[in-house]
Amino acid sequence: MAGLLDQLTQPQRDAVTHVDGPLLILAGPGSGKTRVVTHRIAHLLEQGIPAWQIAALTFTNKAAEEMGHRVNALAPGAKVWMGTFHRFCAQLLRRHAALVGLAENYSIYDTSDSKQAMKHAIAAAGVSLTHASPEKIASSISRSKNRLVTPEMLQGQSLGPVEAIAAKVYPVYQQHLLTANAVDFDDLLFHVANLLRYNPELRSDLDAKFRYILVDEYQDTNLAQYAIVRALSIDHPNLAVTGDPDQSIYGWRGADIKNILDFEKDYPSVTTVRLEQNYRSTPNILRVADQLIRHNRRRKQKNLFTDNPEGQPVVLRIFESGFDEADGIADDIVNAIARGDATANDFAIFCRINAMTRSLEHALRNRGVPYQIINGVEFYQRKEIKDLLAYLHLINNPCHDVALARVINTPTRGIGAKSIEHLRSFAELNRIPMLEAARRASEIRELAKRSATMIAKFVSLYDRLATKATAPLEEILRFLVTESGYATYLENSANDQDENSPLANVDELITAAVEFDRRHPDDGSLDAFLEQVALVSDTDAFEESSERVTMMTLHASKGLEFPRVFLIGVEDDMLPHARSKEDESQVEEERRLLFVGITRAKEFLQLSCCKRRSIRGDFRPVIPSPFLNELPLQEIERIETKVARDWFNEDFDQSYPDSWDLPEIDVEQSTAPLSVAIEPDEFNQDVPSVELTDDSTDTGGTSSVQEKGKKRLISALGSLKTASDLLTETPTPLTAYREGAQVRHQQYGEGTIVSVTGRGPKRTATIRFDDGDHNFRLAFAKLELVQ
Ligand SMILES: Nc1ncnc2c1ncn2[C@@H]1O[C@H](COP(=O)(O)OP(=O)(O)OP(=O)(O)O)[C@@H](O)[C@H]1O
Ligand SMILES: [Mg+2]
Repeated sequence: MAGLLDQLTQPQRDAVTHVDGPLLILAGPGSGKTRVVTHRIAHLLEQGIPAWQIAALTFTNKAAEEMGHRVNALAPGAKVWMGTFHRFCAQLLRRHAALVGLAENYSIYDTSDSKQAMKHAIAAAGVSLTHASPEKIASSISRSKNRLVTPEMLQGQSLGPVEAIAAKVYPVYQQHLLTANAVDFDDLLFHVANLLRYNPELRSDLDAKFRYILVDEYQDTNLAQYAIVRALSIDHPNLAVTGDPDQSIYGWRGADIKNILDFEKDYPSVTTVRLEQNYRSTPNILRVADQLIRHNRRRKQKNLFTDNPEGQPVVLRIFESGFDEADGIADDIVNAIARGDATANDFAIFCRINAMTRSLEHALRNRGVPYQIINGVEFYQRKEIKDLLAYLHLINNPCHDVALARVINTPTRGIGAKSIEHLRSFAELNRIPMLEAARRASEIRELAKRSATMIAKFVSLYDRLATKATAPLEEILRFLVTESGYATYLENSANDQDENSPLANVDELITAAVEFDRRHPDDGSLDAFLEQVALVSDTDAFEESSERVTMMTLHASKGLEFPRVFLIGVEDDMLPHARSKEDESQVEEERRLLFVGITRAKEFLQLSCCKRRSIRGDFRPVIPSPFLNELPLQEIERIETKVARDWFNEDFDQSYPDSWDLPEIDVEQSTAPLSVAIEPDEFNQDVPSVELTDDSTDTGGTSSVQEKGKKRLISALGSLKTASDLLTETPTPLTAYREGAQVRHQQYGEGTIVSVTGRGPKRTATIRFDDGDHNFRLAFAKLELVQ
């Protein structure tokens, strides 16, 4: 026992040795909250509490895994339940699916599956999209679920315009999910919270089973998560939560800091422990963090001290451009490694959005520095992987309509989009899954005979695949790849030596399957594999021991620590993000996000911003983040050229513009190739965004271009092309269309511009063709200049 408590301070020890009754550990970053959780688990085990009575809930798989290692080191072999909220709920729901109208083999829709389902639900509900985009409807429904609001509860309520539309779609969307025997991410929490709410016996059984519940990062719980842990801690209120309100960064996903602030009210008998000593960072780093967070009005001041040595000052580096920033950081890393001061895995680079890592990747690659980007979801978004997973989903759950629609004609089998729509209508009419409709294809009068035959062939392929449903995963996958004709498609790309080739990706998936079979020799099932894939999160691909520089978003960095941290792009509109600025509480959340980033650093921290940055292909001036002005600049070491210094000082004096829109691409002036950032920005789903879907390669994604920018971008390009075209295409600048210029139009043939008026998207040309004059908005017209 002594060993366990040896390396703890007195307050940490108090928290660790607290056994029964509610416990709240409220403390700042790096003060050992997570350490207390792991030691407390070990202590509970030492007290003779059976492992199966303990559940530890985290927000990322990475955190759970990390916790697993630490507990295993303290108490080898203990089978304590550790995992994310979503995984916890997925498993509970598996056992009690029938209570919410699902079957045990239900599927978890990923974000893109949910989007598809939402699209059909919106169409089926027949609502107008004039006042609400699909994204807005989806996030309104998501908010409802996170607040445990059912479709029925919305009936008869007075709602805002978007909410009123969402309220019509919500029941249709839920019905779709139910018919497909599927849930979306929000449903995992929503269904379990409701299960517990409406089934008192089950609730008390589970309360008794999970007698000791621990939640790390409690400040990020939303109402549904709160309701779940609350329901499991009524008869046995042995709930221990740790949190730091200053690190709450998931407000946009419905997290509510109130949950932590109200904990003492919910559990009046609570023991509250405050930890004030930071073990992670140098005093220099802590002072910068503290100064920044003091600017949030809605918070309680905490004191944090450290006995760590002073270390070197925090650096603020101002670069001329984003490319200089990438080169500068990569050089610093290379030099430090060459001097023997550090190894690659000491370094982390954080950014606000994923797209920002590109120039850094390039710079590191050029210098031969190994790196990893923490964005585990990406692999599973690749076309071939999504295709094969969709087959697996359908094998596991024949009601999975989104999967069926994806694979029925992949690879091509002569079943066109129209035929698929006929199947869908028939399925909707008869309230049956689409696969069932496919079995009855001969009854669908609208289907051409040939299509019906092709569909029947697909059904028999499906039945062959389904015979493998209980085989080891590797076997299912290999059988699937050959039987479905996918192998041929892959052979066509076999010459491709690229490590991202479809073939290499499929190999990687098979490797994952082999690994899964190996790890789950007894309980391995298709179900469990698909669940694991669906719940894969950002930080999963992270390997701590590897000798690599880590790049990740600020959100993904939560809970982690690194000796040396570079935080890039501390610029206005980026951090705080342009979309957060309308609302002071969102600006405070952005400030907390920066606070989280700063407090990951142990010894060295560099914040950087630059004068100009290439944003979506346009090289334009940017402004330093107003947050920089809130730091103790007098004790920060500034590294900058003179030009950069003048610019930096000047921009601080200048008042910020009224409109916080992202700077738009000036289509008229810009001669640079227009490009579109096509990474999904998974952190702000609420926001208008451009969606580019390239059907042939499925490299589509969602960019963070704002609505206005989007219109101009699209108009500049005339029409949406494939994503790869968009990345390379150089549109003719509108200014090239001058009076007297010869142009060609698809319909009217060749003509001459006789006059041009207006600016930007309104720029209009009158063109004289053989059959007379026609007016065109240049941005929209499909014109070509004739040289
Ligand atoms: N009493 C202690 N003695 C030595 N090291 C400690 C002690 N307490 C914590 N640490 C170390 O300090 C670092 C920060 O601890 P931990 O990650 O548990 O903090 P945290 O409060 O969870 O931080 P965050 O809020 O960022 O999640 C870890 O490396 C941990 O091992
Ligand atoms: Mg922690």
